[in-house]
Amino acid sequence: MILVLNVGNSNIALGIYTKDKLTHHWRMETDRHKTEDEYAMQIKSFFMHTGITFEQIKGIIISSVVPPIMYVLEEMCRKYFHVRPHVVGPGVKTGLNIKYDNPKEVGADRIVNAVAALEGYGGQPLIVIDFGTAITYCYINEKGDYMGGAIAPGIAISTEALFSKASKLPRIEISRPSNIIGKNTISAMQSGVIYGFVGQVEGIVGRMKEQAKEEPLVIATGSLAKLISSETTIIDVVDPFLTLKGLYVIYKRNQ
Ligand SMILES: Nc1ncnc2c1ncn2[C@@H]1O[C@H](COP(=O)(O)OP(=O)(O)O)[C@@H](O)[C@H]1O
Ligand SMILES: CC(C)(COP(=O)(O)O)[C@@H](O)C(=O)NCCC(=O)O
Ligand SMILES: [K+]
Repeated sequence: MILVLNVGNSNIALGIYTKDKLTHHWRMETDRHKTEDEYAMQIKSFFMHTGITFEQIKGIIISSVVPPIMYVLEEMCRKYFHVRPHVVGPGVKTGLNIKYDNPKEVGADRIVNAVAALEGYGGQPLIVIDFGTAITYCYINEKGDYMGGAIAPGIAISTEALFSKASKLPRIEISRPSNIIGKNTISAMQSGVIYGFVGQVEGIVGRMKEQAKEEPLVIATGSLAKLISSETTIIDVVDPFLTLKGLYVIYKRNQ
């Protein structure tokens, strides 16, 4: 069994691959103050729930956009799994040709998503959208080059900013309102948030298509991908496990 972990700014997604199949997956909060022991016990409780033991894990791969917690996670791998993890970054083969001014600057999650998208949907231009703490858009051309993209504030942090900066606005559930023309504060905010981000996706993807003069396949991932894609036809595929899939592809390339 191979353990794959993607450390996002809000959550850590983890999964187990058994014989090339994602057999288990969980999410836990990214806590910059947790110790290696605390992370190990959290993972142990997920494992116990499904009857898996640490000894069954033969390899680990991690991608992270939160450098301060990497020491703790690597320490956890050594102490509890007796495994030296692969960490997506310099020295790890991804097979991706990155056309960024400084390739080292691209977030590891974006690289992993691009690898998974190429593996699953390659041979055509692709746009990958990840709805996480931030919303990332990545353009991959037909040859499989990573061309760059866009980074926007995420849905949850934007909504949180609205609530915290406007005295009369409440904290709301991020869900689709019954009407675009809201008749009360909550549905008006939901309308602004949901259709605002739907408009962003259509605007950014539309402009990328225009500039590239191509019709790429648009793949979305991240916790709020389904909600946004249900409101627009511009997203072709929702793949909730894109990042975990990409991690496993990279793990295999580094065997
Ligand atoms: N179903 C949901 N409804 C509302 N907010 C959500 C939902 N799922 C996740 N979030 C929030 O969306 C944000 C991004 O989460 P996540 O996709 O895990 O991002 P990251 O990969 O950056 O850690 C977080 O603030 C999280 O609390
Ligand atoms: C853009 C991000 C903050 C997204 O992170 P996430 O929403 O998954 O927590 C992350 O990919 C990152 O820190 N990237 C580095 C800058 C770049 O990709 O250009
Ligand atoms: K992410």
